[in-house]
Amino acid sequence: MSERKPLIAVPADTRLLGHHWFHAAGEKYLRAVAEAAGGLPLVVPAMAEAVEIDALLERVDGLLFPGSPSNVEPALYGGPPSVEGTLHDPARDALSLPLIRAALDRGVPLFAICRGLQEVNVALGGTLHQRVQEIPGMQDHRENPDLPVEAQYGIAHEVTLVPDGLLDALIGRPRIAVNSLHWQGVDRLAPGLRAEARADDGLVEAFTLPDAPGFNLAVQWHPEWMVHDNPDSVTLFEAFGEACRQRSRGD
Ligand SMILES: N[C@@H](CCC(=O)NCCCC(=O)O)C(=O)O
Repeated sequence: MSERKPLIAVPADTRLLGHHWFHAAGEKYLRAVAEAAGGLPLVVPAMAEAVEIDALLERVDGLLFPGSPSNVEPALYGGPPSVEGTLHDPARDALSLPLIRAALDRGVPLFAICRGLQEVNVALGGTLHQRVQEIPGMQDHRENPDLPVEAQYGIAHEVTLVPDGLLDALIGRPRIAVNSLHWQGVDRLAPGLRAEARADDGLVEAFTLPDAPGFNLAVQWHPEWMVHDNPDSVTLFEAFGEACRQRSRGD
């Protein structure tokens, strides 16, 4: 009998379409979960009042926190209010932050990407820069919205992996090239998190919570984009998928 695919939850963004709210997750994340991690993706609505976290974590084998154009609400990390016009998603914040804390506590495998990384840092007590590109000495980590989408998600800069960390063990090279599509970034890293990669301007580009009982990794770049074309991205999704399979088997 073939092995059951691990069930991997992907928390949704909320979007107002016409008069109604929709709960949606980007297809590139769901495809990477299905095709590179080997999981069965399950989009979870951003309805904190309806999603019972304990019941969800009993049923799923892993969680992928995806990127999003929206920003984490700064009040959640004691930051100044966002500039007018900033896109927020309070419903996603309300589900994701407690879900991240519970998943890490229980050892449910977790992979977080871009906004997902920012959520993990905030969920554990860290803070964010709201506009990295305006900080003297920092690079511009944003995409150019005037370029075709393939160029926006193309390689933008390199990051240096922290020796002897999880990423270093998975990738086995000191530097890798990544894409970059974000305004925000880690300011103060939350207690317990260990930086796993940094950009040349010092920005934390990946981290893990080493004392958590299960696989967990957060990256600021987008390994889900054309995942099969980048061996490093495949490596990350396969490692996450294997951790989810082990949980599904009860190893
Ligand atoms: N809004 C935050 C997070 C950036 C992010 O997650 N971008 C993803 C864009 C859409 C996608 O590819 O899913 C920031 O600007 O830092």
